[in-house]
Amino acid sequence: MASGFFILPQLSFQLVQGHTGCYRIQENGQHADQMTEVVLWGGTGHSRVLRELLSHLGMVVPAVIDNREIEAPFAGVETIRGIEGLKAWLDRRADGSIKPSYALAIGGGYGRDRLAIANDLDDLGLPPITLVHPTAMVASDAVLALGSQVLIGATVATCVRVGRCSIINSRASVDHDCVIGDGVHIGPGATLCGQIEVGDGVFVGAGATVLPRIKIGPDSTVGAGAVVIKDVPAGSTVVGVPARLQKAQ
Ligand SMILES: CC(=O)SCCNC(=O)CCNC(=O)[C@H](O)C(C)(C)COP(=O)(O)OP(=O)(O)OC[C@H]1O[C@@H](n2cnc3c(N)ncnc32)[C@H](O)[C@@H]1OP(=O)(O)O
Repeated sequence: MASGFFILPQLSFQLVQGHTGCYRIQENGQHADQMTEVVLWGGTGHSRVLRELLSHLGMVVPAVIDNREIEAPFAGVETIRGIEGLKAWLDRRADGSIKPSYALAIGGGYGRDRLAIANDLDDLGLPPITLVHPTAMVASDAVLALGSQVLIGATVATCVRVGRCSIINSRASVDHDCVIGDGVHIGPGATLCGQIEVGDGVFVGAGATVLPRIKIGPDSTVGAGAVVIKDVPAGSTVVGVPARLQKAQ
């Protein structure tokens, strides 16, 4: 293992800014015992990933919320329709003073949706949870903003900043000094070399590689398997090796 990295023990993601030897979570981290219940927004594939992670961390999912009519994803877990359904469910809870935390189970290129829903849930007073899988490696000086997720086997290197509600998916690697915006999704197995800037709402597809110092403009998409060798304009889609514009803004 490279020096300066460590495998995170369970629950270490709760450690707050400035704690020696631990990566930092922006703003105020919540303490584990305040966060044993986590509602999931989104009831498809990503919710199964997060529920497995949360159960691994000793946390329970009392409810799954989705804007669409969906089949209940988990036996014994309440399925709720939309923000109004969530408000009614919160009102019905026996102890309304204790709010569950939330995690956003929305993957793909829907980063702007994640941010909009996060704003709604923040307004309801639900705290976002920042999740790091115990097998992920996060440098001691990396900063993870609230509601971000670093999933199984992913690496976040020194001096990286990961924005709010961004996902570093399974086995993705984000190398030194990268700045990842809000509502970003770095797909499974993608490799970001050093000093890359990724704008808000970007989706980097599975297995893509981005060369050092590239800037990826906001709301753009990098196709699965692409090798990005020059800057990507905002709102565009690039695919292939080397990556070329598939869709301009
Ligand atoms: C755990 C998880 O699953 S997380 C989710 C991970 N998901 C991903 O990584 C998916 C990433 N998405 C992609 O790569 C998509 O193909 C996109 C976003 C780049 C393009 O999607 P769409 O706009 O729907 O493109 P569409 O499928 O219509 O293809 C349009 C053209 O681009 C080509 N194309 C699409 N994707 C790629 C790609 N990744 N690399 C090279 N060419 C591609 C198609 O072959 C097609 O070419 P043609 O016009 O010559 O036939």
